[in-house]
Amino acid sequence: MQTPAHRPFRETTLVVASHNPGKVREIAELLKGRVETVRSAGELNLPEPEETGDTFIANAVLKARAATAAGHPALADDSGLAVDALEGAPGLYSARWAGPDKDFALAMDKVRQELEARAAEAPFTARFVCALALAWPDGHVEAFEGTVEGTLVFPPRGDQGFGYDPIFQPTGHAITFGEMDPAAKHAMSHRAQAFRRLTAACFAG
Ligand SMILES: O=c1nc[nH]c2c1ncn2[C@H]1C[C@H](O)[C@@H](COP(=O)(O)OP(=O)(O)OP(=O)(O)O)O1
Ligand SMILES: [Mg+2]
Repeated sequence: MQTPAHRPFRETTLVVASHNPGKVREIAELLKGRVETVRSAGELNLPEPEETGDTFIANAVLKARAATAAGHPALADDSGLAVDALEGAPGLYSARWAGPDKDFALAMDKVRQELEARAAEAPFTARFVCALALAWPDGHVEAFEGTVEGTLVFPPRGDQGFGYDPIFQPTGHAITFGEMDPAAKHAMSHRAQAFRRLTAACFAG
C-alpha cells in the first residue's frame, strides 16, 4: 500500500496554538532547528477556543485551525492523562480537573481520591496521550498521535515538567516525569512520539 502524501511545512513562521506555557516550552524545544520563527498563541493575543471535540485529535484540530487566523500555519497539541482504573479519566478533561486556577496539585489529589475506592487494583496503570495538529490558513490539516505508558505514584514527586508529571512514572523507570531531566522526558514522552510522526511526515527535508 502506498503511504498517503503529507503536506511539507515550508513556511518561515509557525504559531504554537497553546496557552499552556509548559507545553509551549516543550514544543519550542522539540521544534528547534526546524522552524525559523516560532510564535505562541498567547503572544499573538489569539483567543483560547472552547475544546468541544470528543477526541484528542478533534480538539487539536479545532485549536490549530482557530490559530491560523493570524495568517500562518499553526500547531496545536491536545493531550491528557488516561487512568485505566478510572475508565480513561481524566482524559479529555485533564486540564479541566485543575479548575479555573490551573491548580495541578488539586488535580493530582483528585486523581488520588478517585483511586481510593479502587485501592485493590493498584498498581495503577495509565498513559499520557498527545494529539498534534498542524493546520494551514487554507484549511489543510495534518494530525498525529503519540502515547507513553506508565504507572501512577502517590504522593507526587519532583518539580520538573508540568501538569500531572509528578505522579506519572513511565514504564521501565524508577522516577516520575516530574523528577526527570527535561531532555530525558523529551526523548520518551507522548509528545515526543507524536512529534517524531509529525516531523517524519511534514519536516523531513
Ligand atoms: O506532558 C505532560 N505532562 C503532564 N501533564 C500533561 C502533559 N501533557 C498533557 N498533560 C495534562 C495537563 C494539561 O493541562 C492537560 C492537557 O489539556 P489541553 O487542553 O491539551 O492543554 P491546556 O488546556 O493545558 O493548554 P492548551 O489547550 O492551550 O494547549 O493534560
Ligand atoms: Mg486546553
